[in-house]
Amino acid sequence: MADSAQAQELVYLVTGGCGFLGEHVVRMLLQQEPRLRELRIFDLHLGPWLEELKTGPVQVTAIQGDVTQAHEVAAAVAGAHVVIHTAGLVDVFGRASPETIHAVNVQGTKNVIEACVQTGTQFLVYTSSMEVVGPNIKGHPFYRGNEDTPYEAAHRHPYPRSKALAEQLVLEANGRKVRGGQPLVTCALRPTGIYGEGHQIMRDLYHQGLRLGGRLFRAIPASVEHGRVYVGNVAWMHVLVARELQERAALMGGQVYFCYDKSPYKSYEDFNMEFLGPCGLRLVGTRPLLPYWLLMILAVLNALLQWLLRPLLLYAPLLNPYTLAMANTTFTVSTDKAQRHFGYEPLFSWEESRTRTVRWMQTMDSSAQ
Ligand SMILES: NC(=O)C1=CN([C@@H]2O[C@H](COP(=O)(O)OP(=O)(O)OC[C@H]3O[C@@H](n4cnc5c(N)ncnc54)[C@H](O)[C@@H]3O)[C@@H](O)[C@H]2O)C=CC1
Ligand SMILES: CC(C)[C@@H](O)CC[C@@H](C)[C@H]1CC[C@H]2[C@@H]3[C@H](O)CC4=CC(=O)CC[C@]4(C)[C@H]3CC[C@]12C
Repeated sequence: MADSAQAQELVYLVTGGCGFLGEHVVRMLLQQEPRLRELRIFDLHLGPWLEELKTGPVQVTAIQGDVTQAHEVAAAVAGAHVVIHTAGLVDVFGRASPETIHAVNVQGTKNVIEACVQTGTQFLVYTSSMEVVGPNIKGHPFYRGNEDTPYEAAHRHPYPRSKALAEQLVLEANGRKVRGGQPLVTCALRPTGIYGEGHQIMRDLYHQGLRLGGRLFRAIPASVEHGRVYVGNVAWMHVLVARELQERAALMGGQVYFCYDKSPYKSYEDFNMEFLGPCGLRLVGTRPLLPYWLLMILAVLNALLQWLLRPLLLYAPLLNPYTLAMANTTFTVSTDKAQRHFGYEPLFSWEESRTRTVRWMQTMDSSAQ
């Protein structure tokens, strides 16, 4: 817990606070924000771990609610100084309908913005995504790009479309007068692929490897680089932005910031092996074992099977046309905008990020035995 002579007078709200990123943001706030008086955690699904947080000096208020319900959002936001909006449907596997993704990610964000305006909350940090930019439907690479790099952000998939619409709403809301007459100050963070303790895809890949006798089979060329960022550093950037937004509104209001760290640029599969390897898995093949066109046929068959089986069960494998195209397109960022605007430096080095993630994987490994 943070300990400081600073007065504890601020109320923060974290939407999606029980998610993979949200939990890390909640814990980071309790460790790094000394001015916290109350921390509200708003989520559709509250985690049992929240109970352990209620013994500290900060009042932790768990609120079970749905961002698509405006009245529930307004009740949670009322009285908060800062809202960190991470809640969202992160679905590129066809689990939810496009309508549901839009309702949660776009309408939910609208509800958060309107709640800030109606109740007088002045500061809103939105968890956007690299996907707002790309990779685009044409598979154009984005190599060491920054927030100003020209790129044709063209999306068909419901998830990136919803993130792009929501981010636009947040940025456009910057400067709106909130109740009491003060201006709303907003900004959006665009993390690249987040990894770390609690990453569900890493869990799925680990269990898939166990089922295949400790092997995973390369599907993506090692030359394709995908930006990845440690969840602890994403959480840290959220805490820092929320603090500095209050001091540097003129500079930071209405801005977007890529969120990344010193994690190495590698293919999605090679990067995952940094954590799966120490857990006994190995990646078979120095190059894809199947040609791209055959992988795409398999991906389309997966999508067809998902559609056929939907009335009976949810079939949502990692391989589908969208994920294959994503994984096959280089997307890496390199920027100092966050450092220049609010002094962001990763809190965790690559070595620490790797060690913490491996340690988590190995605890999962022991429980899987
Ligand atoms: N996982 C990643 O690699 C990246 C994620 N992001 C963004 O970060 C945010 C968090 O993502 P993750 O932690 O990975 O996802 P997650 O699925 O682990 O967490 C999302 C949280 O939002 C909650 N939620 C979903 N629908 C809700 C609703 N209608 N009302 C209230 N709460 C609701 C869920 O219960 C969950 O706790 C999302 O906005 C996502 O778009 C951005 C870049 C990369
Ligand atoms: C089956 C193989 C082709 C395998 O390599 C597929 C990997 C695939 C599941 C991932 C490749 C790229 C990932 C996405 C990327 O990290 C950007 C993201 C940003 C977000 O906001 C949410 C998650 C994701 C879409 C992420 C999802 C998993 C991948 C598509």
